[in-house]
Amino acid sequence: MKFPGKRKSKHYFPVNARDPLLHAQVENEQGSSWIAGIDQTLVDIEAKVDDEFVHRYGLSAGHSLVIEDDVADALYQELVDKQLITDQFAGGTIGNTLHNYSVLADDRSVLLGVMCNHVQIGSYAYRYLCNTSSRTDLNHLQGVDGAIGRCFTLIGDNGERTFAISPGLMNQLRPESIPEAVIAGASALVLTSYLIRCKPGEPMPEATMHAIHCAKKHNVPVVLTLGTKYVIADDPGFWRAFLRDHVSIVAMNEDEACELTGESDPLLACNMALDWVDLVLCTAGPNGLYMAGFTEEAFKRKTNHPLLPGAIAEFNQYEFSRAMRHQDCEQPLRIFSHIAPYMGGPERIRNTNGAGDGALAAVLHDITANNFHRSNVPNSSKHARSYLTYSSLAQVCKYANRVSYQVLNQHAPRLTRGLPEREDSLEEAYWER
Ligand SMILES: Nc1ncnc2c1ncn2[C@@H]1O[C@H](COP(=O)(O)OP(=O)(O)OP(=O)(O)O)[C@@H](O)[C@H]1O
Ligand SMILES: O=c1[nH]cnc2c1ncn2[C@@H]1O[C@H](CO)[C@@H](O)[C@H]1O
Repeated sequence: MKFPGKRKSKHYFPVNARDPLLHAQVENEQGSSWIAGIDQTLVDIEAKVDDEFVHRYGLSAGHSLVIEDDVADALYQELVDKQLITDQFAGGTIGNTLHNYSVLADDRSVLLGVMCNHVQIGSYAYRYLCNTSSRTDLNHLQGVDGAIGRCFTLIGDNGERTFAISPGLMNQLRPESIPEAVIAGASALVLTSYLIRCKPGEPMPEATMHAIHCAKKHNVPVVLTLGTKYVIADDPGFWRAFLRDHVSIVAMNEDEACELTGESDPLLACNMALDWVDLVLCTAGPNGLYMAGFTEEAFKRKTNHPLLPGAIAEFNQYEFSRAMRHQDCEQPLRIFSHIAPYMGGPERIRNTNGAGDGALAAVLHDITANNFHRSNVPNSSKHARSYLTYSSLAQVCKYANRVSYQVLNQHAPRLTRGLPEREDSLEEAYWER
């Protein structure tokens, strides 16, 4: 495990207390921390198109819609004929998140989903496997006799992206292919609202619910990322109840947050989401990102950043506190934080595909680092209470924001490498430039 954020290694492990038992434990604990996730295995086929193209295929801008095979074939053929395809890479919102987590943490994530039993060199399944971090454990994928999904990622003139999903067999994941032990030992189970969007009879929703059942049984936080605003707009009431009943951490952008809560102000939307979940990540494009969570009233920590105005006055007052699950607080206090885009954002943004997934990967890294540290240094004062994050809310925001920048800067949702080494101290990059 590589640690997140600004701290040097001495902050993670005591450097003076040379307890041999402790050191033995550190070595044995290799591979003891991971995150698990379920995704619809699919490859992104990215192309630049105009609005007319989007309409002609019955798509709607900004949406992620499932299309029939004949439509997919015609669409693909037109992209090929007109040489509109700019990139093809492994995708899927959870696949991206797990890959990015593994790259950042240099540690294990476990992907659950389907994969072709017979993979031909050069096929989409082959590309998927080749473009996934070697730290992402693919040993628990369920074999299928047929194709994985394709996600036509159509980038319009204004940079807006529209997804057309040709599902193949991506929704054929069965409940019995969910290994309970993998979820029981995970620091988090990561899911997307897309998993519930299936044709009647497809087993994916049932597999997802089974995984949630396992996570709850073992007190593993369930993380849900909200797909697109249209998925939520279809039935906001369903998603609110889903969050309340099953989810501990929600990740969304401000549009999804608005559909979910009816609040267009991300801060108020975050605050409402805290009625249902323990921790909220809300990205807001050029306005940066917000996080909201709970901490123990008696152990709140005041920020030394300027206090921010907003719909909740001085909302960032306690952003130096570490987040806790609501159930673990005796007297829960709501805490909020906001950060503007790192360095004002990259000079040129081709599209923002995957920037939010990147931010979530950073949050997961911080949470898993906390578990890793707890299992290695259980007596540390850092674990006097059951914290969810290793770092303060403000620090997690900083890290998430930095990772989004990296994704935007490389114009692809999957990180090709971790953050630059000289930024191991994230602080330096912030203050010295
Ligand atoms: N135009 C921009 N300028 C500067 N930073 C940006 C811009 N757009 C996005 N970002 C950065 O990327 C982060 C995530 O962006 P955004 O809210 O667009 O994610 P998203 O819509 O969830 O993306 P996806 O669903 O594709 O993963 C923001 O919090 C911000 O840090
Ligand atoms: O229906 C879907 N299921 C799973 N992932 C999807 C779906 N639609 C789009 N994406 C994925 O979202 C990522 C950007 O956040 C893209 O890489 C795309 O593959």
